[in-house]
Amino acid sequence: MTSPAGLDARLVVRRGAFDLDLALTVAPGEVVGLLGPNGAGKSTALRALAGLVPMAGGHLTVDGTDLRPLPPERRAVGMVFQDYLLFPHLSALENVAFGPRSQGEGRRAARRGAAGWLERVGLAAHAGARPAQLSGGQAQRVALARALAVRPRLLLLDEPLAALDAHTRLEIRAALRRHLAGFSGAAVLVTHDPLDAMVLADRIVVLEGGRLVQEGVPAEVARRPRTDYVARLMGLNLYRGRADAGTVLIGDGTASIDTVDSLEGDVFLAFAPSSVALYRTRPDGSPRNLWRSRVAAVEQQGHRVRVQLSAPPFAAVAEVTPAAVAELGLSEGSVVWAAVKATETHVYPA
Ligand SMILES: Nc1ncnc2c1ncn2[C@@H]1O[C@H](COP(=O)(O)OP(=O)(O)OP(=O)(O)O)[C@@H](O)[C@H]1O
Repeated sequence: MTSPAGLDARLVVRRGAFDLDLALTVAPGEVVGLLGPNGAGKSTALRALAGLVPMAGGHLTVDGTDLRPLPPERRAVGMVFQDYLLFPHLSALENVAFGPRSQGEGRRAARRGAAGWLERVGLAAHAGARPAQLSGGQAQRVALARALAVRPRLLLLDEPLAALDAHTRLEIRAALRRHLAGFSGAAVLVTHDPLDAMVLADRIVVLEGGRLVQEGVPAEVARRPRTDYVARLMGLNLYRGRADAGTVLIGDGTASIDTVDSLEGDVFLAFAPSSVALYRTRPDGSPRNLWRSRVAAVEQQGHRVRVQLSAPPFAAVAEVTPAAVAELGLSEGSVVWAAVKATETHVYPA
């Protein structure tokens, strides 16, 4: 059987008590965003692809070449890793020329190529600078140029934007998007940030406890999360239940939520925190989904406030304005009425 173009892997890795078993294929030109909570095994997966941790089993080919027998430096893999950034004693140009040089390219050709890459990432003027003389965003762009300079068939990015401040992050995210669009190999991007994944990835793979729990195009994963982690990440309330004639029974079946959907059987039901309305007293002309709950926590997030509502009947998160929090006098322990319109719920098969 011939291996497909791009990355074709099943990564089986043991690290102490942790075990990773992840089947991962990435087509040429495709960017896969690898998401997951802390300790899910994202870095372990990237390190196995790079040859930095040994595989206990599985397979790993890129464009049909088996990478497993090759040491890291002989793999056609470009890496942008947080703990594997730039050589501090080399200039930006020398950093970028390093990979091609170690692949056997002549000194002059490697430097010429490196200058071209620095130009492409907008840093031609900083070719002679040492990493310590560069800003975080500039260093990140040099790291990207260095990774691309080896003309990799597989590009690995581990939280490439995490260390940057909000403004630089925006700028580098846009630059990274352009470079990824022009990259013809397979790319795997590890991130904690759903926005990075939405903007940069063609497909999202969610890892939890060393196993794939969900994959799909970003919009689909965001709209139809299948685990609590994904739902929280995407900022949605998520329940599993049984649908029957437009009503979904959730939890042990004592609570129910009305929907406008006609699915029957086991389903997921999701709604956005911003679609939960809160009232101090029972509202008149009540919408169909109305329940009495207690505030478990109130947390400010930017210009919005997330209000955690405790079970029973079910836990939920509402997102309201600071003005609404003041007006309703919300604090931990407050009793509130919460409402969600049936039309604001999304139901999909479990
Ligand atoms: N060198 C190591 N030796 C033994 N176990 C390790 C080692 N490095 C990581 N682990 C374990 O492997 C598991 C996965 O860690 P990994 O760093 O791959 O997760 P992650 O998804 O990248 O997490 P984070 O988002 O926190 O970086 C964790 O349980 C961790 O404790």
